[in-house]
Amino acid sequence: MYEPDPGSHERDAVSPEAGTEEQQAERALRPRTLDDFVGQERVREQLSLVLHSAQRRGSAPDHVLMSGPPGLGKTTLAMIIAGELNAPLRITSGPAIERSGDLAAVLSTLQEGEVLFLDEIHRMARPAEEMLYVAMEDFRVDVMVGKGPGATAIPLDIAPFTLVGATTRAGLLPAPLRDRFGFTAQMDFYDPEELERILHRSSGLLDAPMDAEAGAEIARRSRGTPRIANRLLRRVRDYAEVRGDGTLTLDTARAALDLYEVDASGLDRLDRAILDSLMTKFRGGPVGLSTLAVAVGEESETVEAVAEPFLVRSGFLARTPRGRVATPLAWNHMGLTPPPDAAFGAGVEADTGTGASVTP
Ligand SMILES: Nc1ncnc2c1ncn2[C@@H]1O[C@H](COP(=O)(O)OP(=O)(O)OP(=O)(O)O)[C@@H](O)[C@H]1O
Ligand SMILES: [Mg+2]
Repeated sequence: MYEPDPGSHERDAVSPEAGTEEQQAERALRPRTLDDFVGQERVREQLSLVLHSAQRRGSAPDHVLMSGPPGLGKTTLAMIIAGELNAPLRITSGPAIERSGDLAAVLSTLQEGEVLFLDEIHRMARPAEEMLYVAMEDFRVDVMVGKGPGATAIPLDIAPFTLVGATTRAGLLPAPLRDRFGFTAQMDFYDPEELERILHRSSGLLDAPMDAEAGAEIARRSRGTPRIANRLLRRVRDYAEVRGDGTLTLDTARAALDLYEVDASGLDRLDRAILDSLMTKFRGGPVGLSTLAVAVGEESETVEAVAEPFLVRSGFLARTPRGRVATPLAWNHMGLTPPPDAAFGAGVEADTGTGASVTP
């Protein structure tokens, strides 16, 4: 039986975000070169061209924007870019830039050719955004001196640099900012075979021998996300060390992941509770979001923002104008038989991934 944990929507095992401790663990597993970076073939090839042609010309490459969901390798790629260029890397983030002065301080101290990584770029303060446009285009910042009507802008040249921006919400970037990036890398979820390769690489680095079946099993449960794959790998490794001989086998992988309630398709307790309610209490839907949320004892926002994106993306849940509907795949996955008149999401609206559309 699903019991919500009041006050905490932590979903340790399958959350795409990294906790503070996890960031430490991740550092050790980060690939350092483009060759070590698994998957995202198109992005890798395009990026490699951008970087190496700039190197040939002896100039700083175009600014690069990386967009995509959490845990897919944006920070990793930013570091690889600096590494491939053999350039120093400066790291800051949108929330750290509250005033344009914060940005001016960073920009005016960049060295020639330096890579500036601006994480969560969509969260930067508006006035700083405008300063950034000019810096990106003309390698110049206008420093404001004085206040009010007497204020003057003093132009200051800065060293040519390469901006690498990362965002999980490209849609929130103002068009003039987006347009100033010469190259946008759109990161996609990984397929299980790519995740397996990542897992084998990580198991080597962690000195935790893993057989092929275990790798495939962990990959299947990782929701297309390298961060989740590496996290599940560490959980299975812990299990294998304490309950086994340290080798990661299919059995240890299954036992460990069952213990952490990550099922064969990567669904966790909340995901399963939602599907279960939808099927057993509402005949598979359609049912409104808020009704469904009450049925599982969670806030609507949690259901919508935390659980639904993956359920929809993997085809377990459909969002229709009349409410949420369990798909045949979901009935099958939960081992339940749909009633003969089940709706099955007829007239399903295509999910645009914006999460903004239907919330009856
Ligand atoms: N293509 C890849 N090959 C190997 N490992 C990867 C790859 N992509 C990501 N990883 C691993 O996944 C973890 C998370 O990646 P990263 O921190 O780069 O994600 P992110 O996109 O920046 O996430 P966020 O949006 O939360 O900042 C890292 O530890 C990294 O080692
Ligand atoms: Mg990151």
